[in-house]
Amino acid sequence: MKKVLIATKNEGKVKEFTFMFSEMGLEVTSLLDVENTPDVEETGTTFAENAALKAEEISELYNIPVIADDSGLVIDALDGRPGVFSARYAGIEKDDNKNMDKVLDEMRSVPPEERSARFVCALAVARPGMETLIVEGYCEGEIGYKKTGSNGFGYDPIFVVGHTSSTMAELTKEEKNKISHRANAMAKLKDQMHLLF
Ligand SMILES: O=c1nc[nH]c2c1ncn2[C@H]1C[C@H](O)[C@@H](COP(=O)(O)OP(=O)(O)OP(=O)(O)O)O1
Ligand SMILES: [Mg+2]
Repeated sequence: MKKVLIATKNEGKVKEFTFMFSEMGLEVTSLLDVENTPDVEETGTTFAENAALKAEEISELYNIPVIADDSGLVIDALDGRPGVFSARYAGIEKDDNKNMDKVLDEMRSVPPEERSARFVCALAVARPGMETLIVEGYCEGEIGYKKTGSNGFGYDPIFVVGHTSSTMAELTKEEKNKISHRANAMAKLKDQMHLLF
């Protein structure tokens, strides 16, 4: 089976990519399978910039085509925070529970009609000596008042999916991978997979 390297150390992302790529007959490997890979510094101010940084640095290091994912939660009432700081919102230890508690705390007095938010996913395809391709996908919703559900990862338990009363963490992986920001970004890459081989 053909293999795709995803330049991520996030287990939740790896599970979702493994599921989505398997439907295309492709196998996924990630930086979790490779020892001693450096942590790429996410110094960009946009998801697209950070995705490109991660993809290009790892593609140059191994001299092969690579996909990277930079994603996060954008909350209107918080002027777009946590945004590109989603992973490290409550500290460098990247603790999902602490990150969610911080958001819930900041959103405590925000009324229901002002709790709109979206997940954003930028995917970058970097190839040695070639220009990087970047696509973006979105998923609209609202911030809940407590953590509900145990599927998925990251901020899923506090993200109520648009036009439903379920959090992302209450969806099955099949359901999430139909509507998520990551699935929407992947759909835009679907006709470009040949670039990886
Ligand atoms: O589907 C999702 N459901 C819930 N939360 C999500 C999702 N997708 C991203 N997120 C959150 C997790 C993390 O707080 C941040 C990603 O940060 P981001 O830097 O892209 O990933 P990361 O540091 O965990 O791994 P890596 O950079 O190695 O890919 O957004
Ligand atoms: Mg990261």
